[in-house]
Amino acid sequence: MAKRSFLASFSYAAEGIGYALKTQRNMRFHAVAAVVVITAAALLQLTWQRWLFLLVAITMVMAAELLNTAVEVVVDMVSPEPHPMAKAAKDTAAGAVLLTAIFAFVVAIIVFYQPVAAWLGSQH
Ligand SMILES: Nc1ncnc2c1ncn2[C@@H]1O[C@H](COP(=O)(O)OP(=O)(O)OP(=O)(O)O)[C@@H](O)[C@H]1O
Repeated sequence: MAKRSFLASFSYAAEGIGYALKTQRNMRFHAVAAVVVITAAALLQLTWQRWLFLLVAITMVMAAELLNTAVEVVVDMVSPEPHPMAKAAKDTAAGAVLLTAIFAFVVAIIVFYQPVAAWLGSQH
């Protein structure tokens, strides 16, 4: 019984991720960016410490994007008409995504700078 409910929760969570991917262009953009970054990290054979920073950054962006989607859905449900509080809720949630995206961008520069420079150096 407990096992089934755990599996049910897991499948609902997967449905939520699927919903965000289907309906949110930003979520799709971040997912594609994550695949590109992970592929580059694998090709450059990054150290586990660099992998760790990348995975933390990717997870933060995706989680923020999912929570932003949840806020948008709830706001649209309870306040389909324009309202200053609906605006504040959506803008704040979008701000969380923006912060994590900036963090991820900075992490990507720090993590990739030296390995990419070394790889470019080895090509000459
Ligand atoms: N009910 C509302 N009342 C007041 N302002 C709103 C309301 N709905 C949206 N807005 C404003 O419009 C902006 C864009 O809202 P929208 O729902 O289109 O979200 P979005 O960030 O464009 O997400 P997406 O296009 O991915 O669904 C919000 O950030 C907010 O400033």
